[in-house]
Amino acid sequence: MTGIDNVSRETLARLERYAALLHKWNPTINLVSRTSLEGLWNRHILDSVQLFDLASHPVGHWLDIGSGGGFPGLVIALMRAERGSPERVTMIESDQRKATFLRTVLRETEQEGAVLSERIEAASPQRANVISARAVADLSTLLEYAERHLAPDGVCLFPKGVTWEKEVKAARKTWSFTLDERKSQTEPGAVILKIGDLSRV
Ligand SMILES: C[S@@+](CC[C@H](N)C(=O)[O-])C[C@H]1O[C@@H](n2cnc3c(N)ncnc32)[C@H](O)[C@@H]1O
Repeated sequence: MTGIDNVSRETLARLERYAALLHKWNPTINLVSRTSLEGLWNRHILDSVQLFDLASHPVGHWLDIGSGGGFPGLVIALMRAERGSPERVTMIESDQRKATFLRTVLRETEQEGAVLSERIEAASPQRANVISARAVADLSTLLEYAERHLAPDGVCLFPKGVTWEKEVKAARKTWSFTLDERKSQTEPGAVILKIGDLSRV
């Protein structure tokens, strides 16, 4: 049982292919921790699907920073064909081996997406309508990253754990933004921060 009931059979088949490749590659490049691999569908895949559902579709360009083994960027790219949105997905992942894994899954599932294997600080401006980043950095750092890559009306979707209020308070010292926090469906106490109208204080 995957616990995911709001996607088509085709999307589910792609996600299952992705899960199989993750199991195959994980012992070599450690894409996710061995313990969390046991809860792959709920802990990682469903967690990424809920981000997809929180965006206001149709989305033009979706940028995922620090995609690692593909959460949430690759899940977004695999859901794209079914929903017709986002128009395009870019994943930025500085680890070359992980970037190769992301490209391999896109190829094997015959899906489109760009994978940039460089640091976000070095990437050319992406003009993204949605920026996501999961388990990459604290909120203030993520906003620094986002500033250069967000389209004027763009929003950020950042999953955060129980310390999210502290991170928001710290970020408000430098940044002005609108905030809509949604309870995570997969982790008690965790939230997804939807951030818009980003500017410096
Ligand atoms: C803890 S992992 C999380 C991966 C994935 N987002 C997830 O939730 O499973 C953080 C990933 O971000 C990448 N990363 C960290 N800082 C980065 C940066 N400045 N630019 C690009 N990638 C970065 C790391 O290589 C690593 O794969």
